[in-house]
Amino acid sequence: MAVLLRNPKPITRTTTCSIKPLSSCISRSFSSTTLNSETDLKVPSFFSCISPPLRQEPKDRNVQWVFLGCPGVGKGTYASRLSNLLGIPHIATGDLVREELNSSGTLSSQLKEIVNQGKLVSDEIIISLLSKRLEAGEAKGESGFILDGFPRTIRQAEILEGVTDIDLVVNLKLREEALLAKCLGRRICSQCGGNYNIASIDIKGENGKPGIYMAPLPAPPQCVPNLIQRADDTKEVVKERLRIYNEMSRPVEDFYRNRGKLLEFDLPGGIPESWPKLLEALNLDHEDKCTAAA
Ligand SMILES: Nc1ncnc2c1ncn2[C@@H]1O[C@H](COP(=O)(O)OP(=O)(O)O)[C@@H](O)[C@H]1O
Repeated sequence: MAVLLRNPKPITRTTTCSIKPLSSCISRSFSSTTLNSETDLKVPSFFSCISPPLRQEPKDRNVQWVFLGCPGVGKGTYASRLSNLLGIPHIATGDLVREELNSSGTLSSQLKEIVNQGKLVSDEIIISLLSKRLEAGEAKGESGFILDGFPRTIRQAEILEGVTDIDLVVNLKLREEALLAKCLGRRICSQCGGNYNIASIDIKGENGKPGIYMAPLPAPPQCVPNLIQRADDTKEVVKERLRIYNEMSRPVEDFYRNRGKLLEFDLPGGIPESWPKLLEALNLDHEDKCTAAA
């Protein structure tokens, strides 16, 4: 499987280069005076200014991309496909939150309550979880990432912008009617973590808007007995997550639009139609473009 990056700017790197201690940069940029006393989290207090050498030049590191989009739009699906294609980690803050929530850590019950109400976890907690993940990646030699679900507030975006020069922000878009159905149809294999969807979406075009068809994404037979639904994928909670996205995360789109980093991508349908078009929009040439979409 070969991937060719055609566009020299902003998508230029495929090789792993030297390590940038981004995790510590993020923690450093986080003033201890902002700590939420309700949490028992200790965000590192070494928040001196980020020293310029830590801002590695894009040419010396792997790509650093962000995926934005409403719940259910498919950020995880496409970010994870690109991560496999480009050989860079896909870091989903939702996954980090769920890992913590399922652990026996002190934050677990607090996180469960917040997530199951469809609310956002505090910036402090998210930054701390993300910093830990980046730190672990740096120790393994990672220098790039595709972030999914972060940043979700202007403050998170400012912190990230303060410590690294994000190359590209992909804003995935899908008609609102499809989002709820996609969340409600989502199924996860509790054994392998695979994501599937039982929803069959067929929305007719109207008022100049094109129709959209998205076939179900069935689980393979070995996963069927292990399929589970996320506790926050209920109708009520998804509606709240969509409301919060519009209130808190929509402004993040403008934040990146104003900086010329936003690539808007309207999903034309399911994975078979969308994946090759996304690769095209990203100026990525992939010889298995068609088969990869299956
Ligand atoms: N960057 C973030 N800031 C605050 N909370 C977050 C963030 N990322 C994830 N979460 C929490 O984890 C939950 C699940 O996130 P995610 O899997 O990305 O869901 P979604 O399908 O809504 O995009 C969110 O509803 C929120 O409670």
